[in-house]
Amino acid sequence: MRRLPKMKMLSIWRNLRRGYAIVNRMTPTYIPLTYVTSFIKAVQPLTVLFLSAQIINELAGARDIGRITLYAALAVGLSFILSAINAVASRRITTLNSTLWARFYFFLGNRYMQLNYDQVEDAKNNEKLADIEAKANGNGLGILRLHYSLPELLQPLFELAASIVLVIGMFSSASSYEQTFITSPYATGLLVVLIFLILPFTYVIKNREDRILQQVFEENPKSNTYVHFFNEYMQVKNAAKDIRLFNQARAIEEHYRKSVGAEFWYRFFDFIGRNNALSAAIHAVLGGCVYLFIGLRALYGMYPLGSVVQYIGAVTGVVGALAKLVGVLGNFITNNQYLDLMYGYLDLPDNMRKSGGGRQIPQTALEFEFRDVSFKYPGFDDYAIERLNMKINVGQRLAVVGMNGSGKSTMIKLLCRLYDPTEGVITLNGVDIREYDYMAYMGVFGVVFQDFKLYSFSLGQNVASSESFDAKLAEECLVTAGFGEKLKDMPKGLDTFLHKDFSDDGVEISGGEAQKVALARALYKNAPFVVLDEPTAALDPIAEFEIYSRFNEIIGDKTAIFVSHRLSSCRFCHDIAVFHEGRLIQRGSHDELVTEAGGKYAELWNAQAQYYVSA
Ligand SMILES: Nc1ncnc2c1ncn2[C@@H]1O[C@H](COP(=O)(O)OP(=O)(O)OP(=O)(O)O)[C@@H](O)[C@H]1O
Repeated sequence: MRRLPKMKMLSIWRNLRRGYAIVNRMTPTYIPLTYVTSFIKAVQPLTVLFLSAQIINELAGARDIGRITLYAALAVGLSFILSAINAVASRRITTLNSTLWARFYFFLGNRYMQLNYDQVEDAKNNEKLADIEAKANGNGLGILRLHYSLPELLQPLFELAASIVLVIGMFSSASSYEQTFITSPYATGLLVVLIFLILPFTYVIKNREDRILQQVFEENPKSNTYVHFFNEYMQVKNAAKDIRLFNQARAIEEHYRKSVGAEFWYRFFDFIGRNNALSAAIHAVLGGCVYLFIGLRALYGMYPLGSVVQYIGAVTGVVGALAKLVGVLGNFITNNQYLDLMYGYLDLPDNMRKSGGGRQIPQTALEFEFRDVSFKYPGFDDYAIERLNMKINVGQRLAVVGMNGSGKSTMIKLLCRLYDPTEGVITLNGVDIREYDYMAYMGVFGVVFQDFKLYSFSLGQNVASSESFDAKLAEECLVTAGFGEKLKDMPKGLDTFLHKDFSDDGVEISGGEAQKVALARALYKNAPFVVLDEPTAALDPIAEFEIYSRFNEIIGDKTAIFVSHRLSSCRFCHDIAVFHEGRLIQRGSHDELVTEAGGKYAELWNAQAQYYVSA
């Protein structure tokens, strides 16, 4: 057997401890219950075996009816009690197992929700997560392997201990017997050596199996990621249009067929089949040797008849338990790398949430300032924001305009601390925003992102982002956001579900209506700072006009930034910031900027205005 380096053993041990702590968190009570069931499953047959042996010995010897009755009663009584306990514990384990997948996905998803936003946007991390899920899903590797392996570890451990207890008598026979090689300690030694020779063989088989599995993954590294991606993509509602109109189904099918890697798996299972056959044959030969050895010893008068049954059962138990333990050990060794993969994901830094001196948000008026802020997206060489100096004053309505990719949304993400600047600082009332308590800082902003998401719960729950909500306030916000008329049509008012995922009478709303709900959600939060990134992009001209003409009423005394491509809608803002290639290049009122000859704003304004001027 190849010796494992000490460091690796240590890492396996640490990973196992951490893994089982996670198993315990995902499925509480599973571990103690598995101890109980594994103990019973291991010990119950051996107890019956032991008592049966006693009965046979009694029948072949003194034939004491009282003792025979006692053994029989014990066998039946113990079996009954142990089976009853096992049934109760197993029922609970089955329930836990049937919710295991949901718990596992929630565990991973919950971690995802805690990550720094930059970690979420990093493709590598998403790939890692897809890989973890796919390896768990398709191959039961990682944490799930630990979960399912627990009885495979505990049962043979108990079996081994109980079998050893039953086998001890073999070495100290009380009766007189013929002295031959078979009854000598040398024969016992030979049997023990034979048993221990089988173990490395079992380990080697297991190891080869795992190496081939590893090879399959290496030769087809993106297989799981592809399968995972396409599984999701095929069923995502907002991909359905593209799939149909661009006939993506055929391309997906081709990708799918290639990435599933059926030929690799064929090779793997072919190998496993042959391995299993070889392993079964070797164990059968060993079993034959055990029968022969104990049978001959009984013939030479070394063991009474009943003990033959007991010893054969016990030696077979020892061999079986050891082989299973070697298999589980092999499992743990292979599985270690998938645990590493999982821990790599779990240990991604979420330092933003934990950062900061815990400083509380000032209750006074809020004033933000970008001081020489530059930012590069992780893994990219170009600056998305470069040397930005910008103040946002209390009560201000600031419009941010600029061409696609000029850095407007990135500036918003930096302001909301979804990312930290690469260089420079952003301050709130003169203090670096990183010094504020992260969650409290998140509370400062009511935001409608360009790519906002609503979820398939009730309208009221969407607006409140919570299970329970203040109905009056939710309604007010929806009316303010221009959703009032639509609300009247909703069959169950605020309790109407969006989409049909969870409710048959759920409703579908248009993109513009969804944007209004998202705006209502930002207003419901009642945060002192409102950020609207393209808040009216999906609205019809009348709804847009309504929003802008009532903008002051909607925003009230809050500070507001809004990003827009429609320059006409910025006119009501007395302050407009123009971004270009990651820089703030102009700032002022519409009247000032539009007359700035050769300025970007005038260029954008004129380009847009010409479409509205009749020829
Ligand atoms: N997650 C990201 N990872 C890497 N680069 C990004 C990411 N998001 C944006 N960028 C890049 O940063 C630059 C600024 O993008 P940003 O989204 O801030 O522009 P924008 O002005 O909001 O554009 P639009 O008007 O199209 O919404 C672009 O060059 C874009 O390619």
